[in-house]
Amino acid sequence: MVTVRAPATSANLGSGFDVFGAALSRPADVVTVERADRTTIEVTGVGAQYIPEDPEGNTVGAVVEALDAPAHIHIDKGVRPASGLGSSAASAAGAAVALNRLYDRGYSREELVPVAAEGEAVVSGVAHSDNVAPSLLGGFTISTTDGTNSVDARVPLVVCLPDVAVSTRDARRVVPETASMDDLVETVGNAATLAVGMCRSDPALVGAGMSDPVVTPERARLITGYDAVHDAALAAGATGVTVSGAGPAVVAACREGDRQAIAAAMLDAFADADIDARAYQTRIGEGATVVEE
Ligand SMILES: Nc1ncnc2c1ncn2[C@@H]1O[C@H](COP(=O)(O)OP(=O)(O)OP(=O)(O)O)[C@@H](O)[C@H]1O
Ligand SMILES: N[C@@H](CCO)C(=O)O
Repeated sequence: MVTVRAPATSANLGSGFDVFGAALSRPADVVTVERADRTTIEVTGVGAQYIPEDPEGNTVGAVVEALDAPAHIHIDKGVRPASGLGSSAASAAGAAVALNRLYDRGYSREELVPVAAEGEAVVSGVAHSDNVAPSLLGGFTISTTDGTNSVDARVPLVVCLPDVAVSTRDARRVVPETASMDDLVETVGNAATLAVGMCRSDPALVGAGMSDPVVTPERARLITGYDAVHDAALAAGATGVTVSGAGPAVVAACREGDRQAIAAAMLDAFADADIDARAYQTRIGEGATVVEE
């Protein structure tokens, strides 16, 4: 038996659509695997009732296939599905690490990125790696078709999750198919600023680089109260605010001592829009860890 804790993640970070990702120190899924002749999946925890236990519909089923590693799999969800916090990816990353260990397959964490990404194709139609990469490797990650680079960044974050669901599949439908040259130049500048900020663990640069004129404005429309939450977080000291992944979670970069005030301000702004929400005072953290074997 192997048990792995796999962290939630925040993809895109505004300017890095389908490329940037960050592992969050909390929340996390816990995945336990035991050898079996036939794969069975049991899901408990946050939002378990919305997650298929049929291997064909669960992200971990694709990982089992890719590693040829049948198992009894128990997923204890700490990351709510359809949250924008890489819920589907956390399970896939946890299963990839656990099954790789259980069957002694010998893959490196980098080699497990495309394996776990197969799970993302099951739920969103695209095998994007920007959630599975940070959940596997930890830190800040830059994923392209050539592979993933990671930086062990230390940046405090607040993530505010409203009590509504947005599926990645639906949120991908509103992504514009084209962008102007002005928007491209602005996005490249912001993405470069953010990447430098991560290398220096500098919350001011990370926040400044989160702005994105192309995808985020369209995604923000799907989140009731987004503009007020964004402005409230900045007023409370956030250095930058954007949609986390495909939403509806909203992520703010900040300095260590400002997290509590920012979390309270974001919750108040959602409450003013009649939306219940919960806030995580978190930080960029480590990747999936084996907790028992
Ligand atoms: N192990 C799993 N954990 C969570 N969701 C799963 C899992 N397997 C399948 N799903 C399905 O995936 C969908 C949630 O994934 P989706 O990509 O929409 O949200 P997310 O992972 O929270 O968001 P994001 O990728 O934007 O961070 C739900 O329909 C859920 O039923
Ligand atoms: N890059 C993906 C991440 C989904 O979490 C998207 O924004 O659609």
